[in-house]
Amino acid sequence: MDLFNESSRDVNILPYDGIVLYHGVVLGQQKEIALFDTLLKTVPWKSDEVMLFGKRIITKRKVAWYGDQDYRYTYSNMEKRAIPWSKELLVIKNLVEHETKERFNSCLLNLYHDGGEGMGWHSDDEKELGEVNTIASVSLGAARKFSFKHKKTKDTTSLMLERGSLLEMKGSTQRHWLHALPKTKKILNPRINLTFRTIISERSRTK
Ligand SMILES: O=C(O)CCC(=O)C(=O)O
Ligand SMILES: [Fe+2]
Repeated sequence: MDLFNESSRDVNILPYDGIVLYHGVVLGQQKEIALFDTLLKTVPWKSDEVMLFGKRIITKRKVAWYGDQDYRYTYSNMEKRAIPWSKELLVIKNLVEHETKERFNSCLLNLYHDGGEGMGWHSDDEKELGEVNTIASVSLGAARKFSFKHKKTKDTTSLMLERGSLLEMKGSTQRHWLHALPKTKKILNPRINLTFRTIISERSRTK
């Protein structure tokens, strides 16, 4: 029995005020390569539109948003609509739900063409998600560094998101911590990230 691997698997990488579990690589190499190629070719990738200091910015990073229903979702002050799950996404969703023992009804996909594209500090605490939520993040393609920064203490912690890996952010993580995918000149290959989320329905929304 490999005690180190067993015990290091579900360790919370945040020191306080939230739970972030790195499940490591959950997709075999062949599967990961096949899924990356298929998603790159078949997802209707579109540039993201974000509001930054009151200005509308069109990103080089591409996005797509999938879900159970025709969900509307506000992200960075822009309304998005979900498209129905594809076969490949349902395969990944089932795996993620099995690993995390959670259920998800939507997924935001991000395509970073190289290390020159990233995502700035933010937390995923929009009212459609709730402040206390679980987000499961699957990484395909190039391995990239991922960082957390506490909103008050400014403590930071980082880890590498390997190809085929799964990261779970849960509890009060989004309330207390920001996260970011820093840009880097060292990475020349593309990466696809999938964040599985649970959108709270209009009726069960509390605020
Ligand atoms: O690309 C990543 O690893 C993270 C993406 C992210 O934080 C988001 O979509 O909210
Ligand atoms: Fe995020």
